[in-house]
Amino acid sequence: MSGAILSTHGLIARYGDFQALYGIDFEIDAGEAVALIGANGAGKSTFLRALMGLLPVAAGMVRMEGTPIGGTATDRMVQMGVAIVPEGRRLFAGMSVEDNLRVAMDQAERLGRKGGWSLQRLHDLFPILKEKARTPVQSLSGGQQQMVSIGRALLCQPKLLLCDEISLGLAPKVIREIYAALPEVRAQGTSIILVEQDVGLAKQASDRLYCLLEGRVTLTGPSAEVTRDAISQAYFGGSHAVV
Ligand SMILES: Nc1ncnc2c1ncn2[C@@H]1O[C@H](COP(=O)(O)OP(=O)(O)OP(=O)(O)O)[C@@H](O)[C@H]1O
Repeated sequence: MSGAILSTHGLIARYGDFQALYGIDFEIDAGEAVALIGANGAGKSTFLRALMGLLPVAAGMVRMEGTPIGGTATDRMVQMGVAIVPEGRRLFAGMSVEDNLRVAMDQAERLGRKGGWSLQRLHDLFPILKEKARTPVQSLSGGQQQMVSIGRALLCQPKLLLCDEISLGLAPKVIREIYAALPEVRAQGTSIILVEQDVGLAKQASDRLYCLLEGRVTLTGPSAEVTRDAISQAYFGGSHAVV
């Protein structure tokens, strides 16, 4: 019996006739950070969408603490403790930072989710969110918007946080600031699945990684142990270098 907080078993996902995932076996334990790497179009976002109930998936293909939950509606996934920081952030434009965060707090309350994250706690993690509390989110920098997006997910009090390319398009200094917050999230006992294009960052921030290529897992192992060569092979299915 696996002690995984979440696992997938031969997970298949399709967009109409197009098959994007071909039987993904995956697991993540409580408090673990697992990175998902792979080239554009490998299926990383699709994998997160399938977990989040945004694509039709057979129940037994996804298990949460052993219970089949594949295809469960997104709201119910949030209720069970899974939250996503989506690619492109998808904040509520026209609303302030604090109002964006309050939407998540209201959602958590409505769904009966309790946990250690509060506005105060979030302000300790990302002080700029306090300074900019009244600012409309569209006036923030990309990095600040990403902090709001992460904050919104954390205020859903997740046991498992799904992060879809949270470094995309951000300056190195801002990326460091955002990634520096992840150990604090894990210290709460929250597991993290990290979809990340930057292989170095993915390795640093995770305990284990999976590499996807054209909808299949081509490599998995402890992040500190997988070599650049192995990643290169898995990433491209050939002998390209990863820089
Ligand atoms: N809504 C959609 N309809 C049809 N095909 C899609 C859709 N979204 C993604 N795909 C296809 O599914 C495959 C996997 O895409 P996905 O977005 O999961 O890849 P990814 O690894 O997250 O890459 P990226 O870094 O570009 O987001 C690709 O071939 C993509 O073209």
